[in-house]
This record gives sequence, structure tokens and C-alpha cells, in this order.
Amino acid sequence: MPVPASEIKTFADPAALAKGAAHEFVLQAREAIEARGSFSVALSGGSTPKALYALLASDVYRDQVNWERIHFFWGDERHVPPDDPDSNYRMANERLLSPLSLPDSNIHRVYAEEPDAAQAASEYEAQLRQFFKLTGPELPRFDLIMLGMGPDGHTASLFPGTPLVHERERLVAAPWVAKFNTFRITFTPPVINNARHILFFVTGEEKAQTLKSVLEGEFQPEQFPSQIVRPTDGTLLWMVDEAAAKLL
Ligand SMILES: O=C1O[C@H](COP(=O)(O)O)[C@@H](O)[C@H](O)[C@H]1O
Repeated sequence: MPVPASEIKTFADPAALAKGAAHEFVLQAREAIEARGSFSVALSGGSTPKALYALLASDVYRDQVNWERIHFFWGDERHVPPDDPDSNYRMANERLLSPLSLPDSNIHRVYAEEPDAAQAASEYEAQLRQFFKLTGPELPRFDLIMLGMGPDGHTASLFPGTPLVHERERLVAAPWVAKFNTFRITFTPPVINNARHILFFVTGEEKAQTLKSVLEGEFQPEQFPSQIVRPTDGTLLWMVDEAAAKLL
């Protein structure tokens, strides 16, 4: 069963995609702030969104939204301290958060310096519950979750083979990722799929075959965790460059 991709937008290259994503971010932030007074966003890590974060902090975009109304979370984090070169927080902080000089109260990072990854996950889940005022089994409703996809089809830190693609209870988990010999901390599928909007960023020819399998192939979420992304009551926009889209 093919994934019901709500919409796919193709851009000439990663730079054009970053501009399109910045535009989308600004529209969604303004809409949420106007409607509800704030904008909650979960950032993605890795390398694809680096240009987007730098662009949002640039003179072109920094005056276009009220940053103090924006609350930043992360959809996944590496099990490293915040100053580690692998830290997703560090990547976004250097390009976006620090240049904007945001108050600490707007930044909700994973305390991944905690030696026990499962403990870091459960503390992050507690942060989500507190921020979204959850008292029972309800799910947080992010205004926007940004996602990337690895060449192996992983998204957030849901890697091929993980049973977490079937997780229904926990909001955050700490899977062991054998490929990298480390734990990660990640949102689970119910949290991702409860977002109002999801933006998926995919660039590069090395992801073309996987993107085709994810969007047009059989539904095999254990092999291609990106296939679990199916918002229950929200929108999903795939923003891809021509190189990644070349087999679609
Ligand atoms: O490990 C990760 O990978 C994905 C994809 O990253 P990219 O470098 O291929 O863009 C990313 O979305 C995730 O946040 C990150 O931790």
C-alpha cells in the first residue's frame, strides 16, 4: 500500500529548498501565533536543514516572525552532550537559536548529556507533558514537526529494524542504533503523526531510490521507518530536490 503523500514539492537544488522551507516556516509560525498566541516546532537534525536554519536567522527572515513566541523542541537527539559536534541541538543552536538570542525558556532541548539514554528520554517526555499540559494519555500537538530522511529510510531516530515503528504508548524513546553503536533519543510515531503540520526535507541523489520506495513502494515500515509518517489530523508536505526526486 503506497504512503498517502499529502503533497510533494520539488525544488531545483538544496538552496532553493531551503528558501521554500523558510517561507513555509514563516507562514506557519505567523498563522499559529495569530490563532493560538505561540508556535511549537520540533526541529530535525543531521545536515539537510543546516541551510534553512542559517537562512531563518539571516536579515531576510529574522524580522518576519515574532521569535519570542516560538518554542523549539527536537524530534530526535544523539546521546551526546550539547557541545558535542554530533549534537542536533548544537547544530541548530549555532545556526539559528544563538544568532537570534532567544530566551532559554523558548528552548526545550533533550538533556542528552544524561548518561542513561532511557532516563534522558523519560525526562524529555516529562518536558513535553509539562509544556503541553498533558495529564493522561493525550498526545502533544506540535504546530510543526520537521523531519529528515536518511539514505536508509530512517526518520528522526527511528532506524530500519526498530520495533518502535509500532510504539503506541510512549512519547519519547531511547532506541539502541546498532549501525552507530549508540543510543539515540527520539519522538515515537504517535507524537509525529499528531502534529498539525509536518515538513519532510529530502535532498541528494543518494536518497532517490529510498524516496521512491518510501513513497511508491509497499508499506514496510520496519524496513523504511519514514513510511510511518501519516498525520492523523494534519498536513504532510514532502520538500525534495530534483536529485532526490529523480526516480519518482
Ligand atoms: O541522524 C539523523 O538523520 C536524519 C537525516 O539526516 P540528514 O543528514 O540525512 O539530513 C535527521 O533528520 C535526524 O534528525 C538526525 O538525527
